[in-house]
Amino acid sequence: MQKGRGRTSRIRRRKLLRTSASGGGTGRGLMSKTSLREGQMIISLPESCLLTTDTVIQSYLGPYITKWMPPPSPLLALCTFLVSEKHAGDQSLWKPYLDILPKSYTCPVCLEPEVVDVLPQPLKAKAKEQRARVQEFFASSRDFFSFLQPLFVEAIDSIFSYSAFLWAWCTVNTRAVYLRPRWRECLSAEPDTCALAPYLDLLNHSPHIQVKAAFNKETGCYEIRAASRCRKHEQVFICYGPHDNQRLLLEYGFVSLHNPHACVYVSTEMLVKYLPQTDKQMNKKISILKDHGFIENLTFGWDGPSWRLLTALKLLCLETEKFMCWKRVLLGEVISDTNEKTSLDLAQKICNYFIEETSAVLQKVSDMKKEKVSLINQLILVETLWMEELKILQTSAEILNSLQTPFP
Ligand SMILES: C[S@@+](CC[C@H](N)C(=O)[O-])C[C@H]1O[C@@H](n2cnc3c(N)ncnc32)[C@H](O)[C@@H]1O
Repeated sequence: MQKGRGRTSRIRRRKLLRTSASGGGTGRGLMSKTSLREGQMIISLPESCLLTTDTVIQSYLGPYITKWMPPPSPLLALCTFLVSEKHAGDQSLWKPYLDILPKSYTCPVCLEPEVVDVLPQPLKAKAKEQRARVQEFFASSRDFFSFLQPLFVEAIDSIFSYSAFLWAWCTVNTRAVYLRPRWRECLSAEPDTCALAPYLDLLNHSPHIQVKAAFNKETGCYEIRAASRCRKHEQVFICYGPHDNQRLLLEYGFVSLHNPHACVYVSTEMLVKYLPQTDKQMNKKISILKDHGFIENLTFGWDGPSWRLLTALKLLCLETEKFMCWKRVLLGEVISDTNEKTSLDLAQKICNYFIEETSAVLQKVSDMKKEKVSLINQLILVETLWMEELKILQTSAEILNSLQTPFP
């Protein structure tokens, strides 16, 4: 899709993509009307069609933003513009775009607290953090909203309500594309990297796809090129990043089935849950793990326990007389058959514990679905996440079984 070269090329371009409502649970997406070659342009959106902080500063909000001290953040400028334009309804130049934006979102900040409570632990903590951050962001922006009152006939609180603000925040968070950082004197120093890209933001995520997406300074367009072939009448996907499912749910409000990056996180408490309390070197072992960055991002994945998880377990299982070998453990060396066997046994125990815990939560979610029908969509989302985690754990348990075979 090169830039305009007459009517024929414009018609051809118009034919390339079509909005489609997908049955695959991805919401609306874009379908290719022709087959796409590797490297072919999928979308090229001129800068003038992007909604950036420049759009906001050049609008009726500009003088208010320039006068407000301390300067509003780029994110506040974008959210304010979205709320204000949505309120303008038919009067808004952005109405065609605003009309196709989702009416509600499923990021954890929008989930009911009882649904957040049944999220996996690491995600639950991040979801609560996200909610607190957005609430604080809203509370600290209210004086700025009041300052905008002269622009509106209605009371400012009725326009810039928490629900309107939350909608705008989720719109930016789930749909913005990345632009290289720009600096504006009238905005705070936080990185100004978000742009809303109408229609381009209808592209759904697939972890299996690679695309080239970036702003092209030479053409002045935000461009997306296919990195692999796409057949005619298939949905065109892009990849939002190599994110695991907890991150996809946190940032975008969905879970990807068969996601190769999906994993189950193992906390420090779980690491030590089955270890003998009598090990006098335990505290020392844990500080070694902390000092060498082996206490976080320990996971089970589709390939079984990660190398980092197994290494951490090997160090924790190190026999007293072999303690001085700890550096070799972190380098991946085999210290003894006993150490190999006890660490695999421990991994299996942790995995089995997770399988039981996951099955119990799935039962609880299934009961909640019957009792709280109004929360059904939120609960299905959480259930999908747990079901994917269960599949990963079951696969890991099988892999661990086969790894344990050489050690009877
Ligand atoms: C940039 S928008 C894509 C267009 C969106 N489907 C729509 O109807 O407007 C990103 C949102 O699409 C949805 N989405 C994207 N990829 C998905 C996928 N693989 N599975 C489920 N939902 C997906 C999520 O709600 C996400 O927050």
